[in-house]
Amino acid sequence: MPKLELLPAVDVRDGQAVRLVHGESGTETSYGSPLEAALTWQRAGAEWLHLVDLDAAFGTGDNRALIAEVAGAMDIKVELSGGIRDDASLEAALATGCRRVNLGTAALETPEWVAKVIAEHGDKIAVGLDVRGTTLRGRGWTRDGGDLYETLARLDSEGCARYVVTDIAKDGTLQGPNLELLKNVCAATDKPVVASGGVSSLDDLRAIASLVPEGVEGAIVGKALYAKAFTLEEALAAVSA
Ligand SMILES: O=C(O)c1ccccc1N[C@@H]1O[C@H](COP(=O)(O)O)[C@@H](O)[C@H]1O
Repeated sequence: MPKLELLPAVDVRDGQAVRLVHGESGTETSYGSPLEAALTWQRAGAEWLHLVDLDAAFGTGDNRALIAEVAGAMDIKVELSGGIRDDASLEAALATGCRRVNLGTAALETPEWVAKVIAEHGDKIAVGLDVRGTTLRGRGWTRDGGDLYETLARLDSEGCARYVVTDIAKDGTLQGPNLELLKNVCAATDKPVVASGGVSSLDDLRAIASLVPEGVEGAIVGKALYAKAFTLEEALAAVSA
């Protein structure tokens, strides 16, 4: 059975690595240099980095130069998110050398453009399905953007390669992942799913890993690593056992 991929997260706000609670602006805890954080995860054995420009996602500016510096310094694969909503931002994101990008708001607000870039870039494009209940949220998770399963069916029909599923109610809370949501999304699509939100323990990671046969490919880990609930080395060992 393939092992669960782990994607340690570096979310950047105002030049700092931060974690938010429920993705709400103003709840930031700062963890210093994004480059140092990313290098720490790389040294610990990560194969992927989940790198987010939160200012671009919230519409409060961007950290584009810093994000490019961090992505360029990585020897590992980078998944880049936040504010990728048009040709210029997509071009800038892909120019960092990242392995793939996540589109959030664009998938809700400019579906024709997203269908076009899926057709052009294939599995370099993933869609972030950020949900409260089964309602998608965009623009820094501040606006409703339609029904999860209707959007998923549309994106599947357009050939979207992969989904990053975040339960906003869990994100940054250390309350455990929403396994029901992950199972339901896996049942609704044949495409791989990356789980995001709520991981608090090695047991949570093992529970997500038990869903690999159903279609879960990876898990994003943020707060638990920064809060030192476990080390990345322990996490990688837990999901490869
Ligand atoms: O990761 C977060 O904590 C987060 C919080 C609030 C908004 C977005 C967040 N992250 C990721 O950003 C992209 C969405 O950006 P956009 O809508 O395409 O500009 C998505 O991957 C979110 O998971």
